[in-house]
Amino acid sequence: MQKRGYFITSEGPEGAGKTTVMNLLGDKLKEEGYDVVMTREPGGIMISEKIRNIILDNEHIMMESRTEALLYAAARRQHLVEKVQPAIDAGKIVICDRFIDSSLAYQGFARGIGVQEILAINKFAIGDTMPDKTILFDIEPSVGLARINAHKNREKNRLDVESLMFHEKVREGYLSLADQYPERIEVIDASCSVETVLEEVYKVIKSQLEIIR
Ligand SMILES: Nc1ncnc2c1ncn2[C@@H]1O[C@H](COP(=O)(O)OP(=O)(O)O)[C@@H](O)[C@H]1O
Ligand SMILES: Cc1cn([C@H]2C[C@H](O)[C@@H](COP(=O)(O)OP(=O)(O)O)O2)c(=O)[nH]c1=O
Repeated sequence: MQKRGYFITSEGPEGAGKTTVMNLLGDKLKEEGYDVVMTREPGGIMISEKIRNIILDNEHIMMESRTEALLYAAARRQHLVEKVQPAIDAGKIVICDRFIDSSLAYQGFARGIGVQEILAINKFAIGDTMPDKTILFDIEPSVGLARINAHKNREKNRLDVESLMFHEKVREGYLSLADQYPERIEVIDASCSVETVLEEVYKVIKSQLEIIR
């Protein structure tokens, strides 16, 4: 039987560099011969991309917090069964931009719904499939938001435009999750250069892949 693959997630505030660095990591691992699937949440497949559009649409100012949490969980479920789980079962490395910790930090912590409540609906959505390793890109939210704002043509979504206080709560939520799950969540200082952050992330992931291979 083929070995189970490896499930990596990237987490952190907006503009932390998750997409930039994880794309580079994915390319590096592919060059080394690993079979890598890059994907993202909310989205990654058609149904979940449609749910993403509903959640992030700036016109939906009336969206209530629990509705938002349930939509993220629904998008997660479909993405997991259609794309993530089959790839893991086929022995691939899956790198997913955001996963359950985003819901715990944004909806559970920053929106104030409660981490346990969000954990419960997400357990219903994902069962036992937790990431093998999560890279937390830690950064002052003001620095991350400034990086995003520097790109005038990047459209801001319904979550980007939340207050700085909201984004600070998100960061606090993430750091408390890292304390709670020290084996799984690796905190990386994302304020350094792309090259330095990539080097750190590569070291962490490569050491894990060497253990399982
Ligand atoms: N380490 C870094 N230093 C400076 N700018 C960065 C760094 N990492 C990413 N950026 C830039 O910041 C912006 C947001 O990066 P991105 O990877 O999209 O972040 P995220 O996916 O975490 O929201 C992009 O314009 C990117 O080029
Ligand atoms: C997956 C997930 C994302 N989000 C938020 C985080 C982001 O603000 C937004 C996704 O937008 P996106 O543009 O993908 O953000 P980023 O580039 O920073 O990853 O959705 C949640 O609030 N809960 C979740 O469970």
